[in-house]
Amino acid sequence: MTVPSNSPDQLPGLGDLTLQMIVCILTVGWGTYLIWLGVYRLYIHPLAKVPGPRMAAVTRWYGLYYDVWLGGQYFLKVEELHKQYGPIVRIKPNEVHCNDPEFVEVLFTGPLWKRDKDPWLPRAMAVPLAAGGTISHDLHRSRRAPLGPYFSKQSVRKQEVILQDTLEKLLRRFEEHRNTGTVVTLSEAFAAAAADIVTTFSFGKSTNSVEKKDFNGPFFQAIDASFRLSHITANFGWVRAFLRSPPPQIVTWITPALAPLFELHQQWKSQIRDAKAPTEKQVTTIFDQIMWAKLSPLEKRSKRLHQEAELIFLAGFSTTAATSSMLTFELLANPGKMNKLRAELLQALPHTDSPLSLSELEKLPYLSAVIQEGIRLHPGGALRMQRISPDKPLIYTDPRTGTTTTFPAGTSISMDAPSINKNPELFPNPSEFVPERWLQSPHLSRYLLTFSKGTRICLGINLAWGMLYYFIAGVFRNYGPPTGTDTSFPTIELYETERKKDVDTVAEFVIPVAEKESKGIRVLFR
Ligand code: HEM
Repeated sequence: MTVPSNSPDQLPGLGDLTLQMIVCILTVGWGTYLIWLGVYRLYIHPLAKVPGPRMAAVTRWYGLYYDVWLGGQYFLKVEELHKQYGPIVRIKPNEVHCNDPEFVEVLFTGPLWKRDKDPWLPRAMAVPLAAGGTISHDLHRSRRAPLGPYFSKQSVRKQEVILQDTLEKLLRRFEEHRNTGTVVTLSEAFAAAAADIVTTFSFGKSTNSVEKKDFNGPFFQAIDASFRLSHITANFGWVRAFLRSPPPQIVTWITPALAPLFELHQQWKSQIRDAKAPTEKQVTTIFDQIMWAKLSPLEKRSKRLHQEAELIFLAGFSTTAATSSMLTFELLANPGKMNKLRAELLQALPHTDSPLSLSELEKLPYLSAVIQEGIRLHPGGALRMQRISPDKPLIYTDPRTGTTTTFPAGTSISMDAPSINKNPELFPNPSEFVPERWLQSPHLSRYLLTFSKGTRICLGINLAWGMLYYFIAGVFRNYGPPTGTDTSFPTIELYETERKKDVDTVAEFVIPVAEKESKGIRVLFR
């Protein structure tokens, strides 16, 4: 019996398909999926009605173009988009950016409301096991709990001698430069001092960067350069895996400046081993703190403790150095304000060689206002901070139109310090350095996003404030503006440093970055 030509038995099997046919079927299938995804994101997605460019709603490649291809430029584009679309803009298929300060307390809340983190930052910094890289609200709470008391205000006060010793060394180095007439790159000097303080405070051992000939400058430059990879590593996991794969010996052979980082890793390795052995200790570290906590053995594994240390180290010095050096620039660029600060410092603390104390410094109103204005104008972290309410929708009401938008649970909503801190309604002439605004309106600090807010507020905020008090008071108690004829006190002045080239942020790579040609904020002591 013959089989009819259209019988199912004669239909071609998969094995009969040619390569061209397979490629064609896959292309059509993939194309159809992409078209469906685009249509879904534009018209059906819960954020479909949130204003913003259609390309940003359809694909994350829109933002990627600005951040990866153009290099840390999406923050400028987002600023422009707000001018066009208003206080909320859909900047990625599942991310809405908000620049309304009244929303700060809704998004960055206390422990009563859950806030997950978007995977963006953990991927960018490659530390998903550290508290600061933890996505889930509950897991973050348990990881952060043992570290909170270690970084409390009382704990910083108890270890204030670390600040005193480091400042003394830093001022000694400034004197050496004064005697030789050599230029100091302030961002590197402050990075060295902050790194020494953070490592002594957290791991009981200093990197001794302040005492190194060049303030360990090449190391800090190499770390800053690694921040420039943050958008790439956040978006392409394989790059991160690739960069992490070579052994430290090969990495230091390619980039010798990174050697101190691997020395720190070795130190952490043995300290973690020590922390796991219950012996008498002279110095406690963050590792002991974690080992003593009621956490599961999985939470105490070495790899996690390593990442915790790495994040604390990386988060602690670039940020503090950026704010301290830019704040010093503002004072040097505004001699009237510098003199006012010096007058307050010299009246309260006339003996320039006596050690400083936080309890005294915090009582000085103008110094406190200067620092507050410094962290407003120059937040050391320029990143977009995403928060996700995993279980409840969040409601936003536009104050200008009264329009209400409901963001469903799971929406990633971001805000950032540079845009909130420069809100012109809260801070008139927002780009100007006006410490006096804090004397008149101290309550405005509730809007400042420099250290983030709520459950995920910067862990090192008390130490950061301590360092800023010490660095600024230490420098300006000892050095005044050049006066020409009066040689009764040593002076500090800017050296080939311009606001546009060396201070203004032109790119965001988690930290704020100045023009490529910049050699940093440089000063001469005389
Ligand atoms: C001026 C200096 C500093 C600034 C502007 C700053 C800023 C910030 C910001 C904005 C965040 C939140 C990031 C996010 O939400 O994704 C953060 C988190 C964090 N910071 Fe800082 N920081 C500074 C100094 C420090 C210091 C000195 C340390 C440690 C010694 C530190 C350790 C951390 C850690 C561990 C986190 C993660 C906290 C968590 O998620 O629970 N920071 N910081």
